[in-house]
Amino acid sequence: MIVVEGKTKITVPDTLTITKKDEVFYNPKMEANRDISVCVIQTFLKNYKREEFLICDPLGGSGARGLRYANELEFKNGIVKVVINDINPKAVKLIKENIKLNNLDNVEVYEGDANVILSKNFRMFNVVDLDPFGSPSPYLDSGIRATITKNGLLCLTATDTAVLCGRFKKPCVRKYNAFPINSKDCHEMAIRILIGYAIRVAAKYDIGLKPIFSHATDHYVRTYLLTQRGAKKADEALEKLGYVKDIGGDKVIKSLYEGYEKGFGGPLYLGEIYDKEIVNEVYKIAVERNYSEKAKNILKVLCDECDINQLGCYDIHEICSNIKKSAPPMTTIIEKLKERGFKVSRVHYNPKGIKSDAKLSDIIEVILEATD
Ligand SMILES: C[S@@+](CC[C@H](N)C(=O)[O-])C[C@H]1O[C@@H](n2cnc3c(N)ncnc32)[C@H](O)[C@@H]1O
Repeated sequence: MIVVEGKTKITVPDTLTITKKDEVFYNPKMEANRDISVCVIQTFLKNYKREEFLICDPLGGSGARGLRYANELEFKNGIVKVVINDINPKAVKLIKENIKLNNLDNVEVYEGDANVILSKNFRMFNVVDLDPFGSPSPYLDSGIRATITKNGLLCLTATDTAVLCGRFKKPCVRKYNAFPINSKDCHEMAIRILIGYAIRVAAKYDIGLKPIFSHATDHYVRTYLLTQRGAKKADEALEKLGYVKDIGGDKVIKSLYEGYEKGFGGPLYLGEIYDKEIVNEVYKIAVERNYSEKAKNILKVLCDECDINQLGCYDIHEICSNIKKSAPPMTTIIEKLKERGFKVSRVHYNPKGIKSDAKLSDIIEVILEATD
């Protein structure tokens, strides 16, 4: 069967279970993820001066992601070239068919292990996009080595959110060398654990990583990390790591260099996980291209959310349950906080969550007033 995403046609297997058992993997629910990916990478091409912009999609599946990059990225001053790879021969066959279906001449296809193709291409790609089953950790070292060291982009998807969100502790230590946090905003903490781990892996190569865009949607988290060359940049990135303890929605923070203390989660990234300008531009591109409603909805909330630099969010239902009050409408809480001069936004990953520069005590005051 043929599906259409953005401007790209993709032949996918007629029957899909969305598990590893499928002949070739394609998940229609990830369309919004791919829409956003095209828009984030598009922001890089506006001021890019060289003639060739190289992208590697080493875990390609049906090729949906890489093909969309090859077909939909607009680059007036040069060409975008995409390398797509998969270990599954049936996937490689389908990717080749999909290249023909879209009349593309800017895609190369390979069959083999992702780590092999990445390792063979040292500092080659402007963008490396790791979109595996589960955790990207097994491909991180080679992914970082295959990315250019200055203003390269490492895109990471992790679908092992149960691990990152604290349902299972041991695999989180194994895959990310970090303790998870099982809080109401664990999806943001999951993004931060993933970024924190990537920063530690990159640091040994004297590369700093700076998050420019992140989101947690459905069963996955996704982040985009800019490469910055040099030991100083790597040190600066490490300085933004630390440990966090959640106490009923409030956060206690310790720096990486203070060391671990029992009951804390981490190491994880404590800095901003978005670049505001890029988030706004990504939204603009998604609207211009009329990409999926789901992508536009995520991006719309993110535009507000990234204006507030709060670690995690306040879960209004959790706070109400702690103070034994029934939860007032979210709109009432938001209005009342704004009336008091606080910044406030909904969060894209939790319908009961808000981000604000208000303290927990201010939020409680507003809830009490609204429930009087
Ligand atoms: C989640 S799917 C990729 C989905 C795809 N990026 C998309 O957006 O539709 C993961 C893919 O990785 C492939 N894969 C698994 N292990 C691999 C390895 N070691 N090297 C290369 N490909 C691998 C699988 O065959 C599968 O097609």
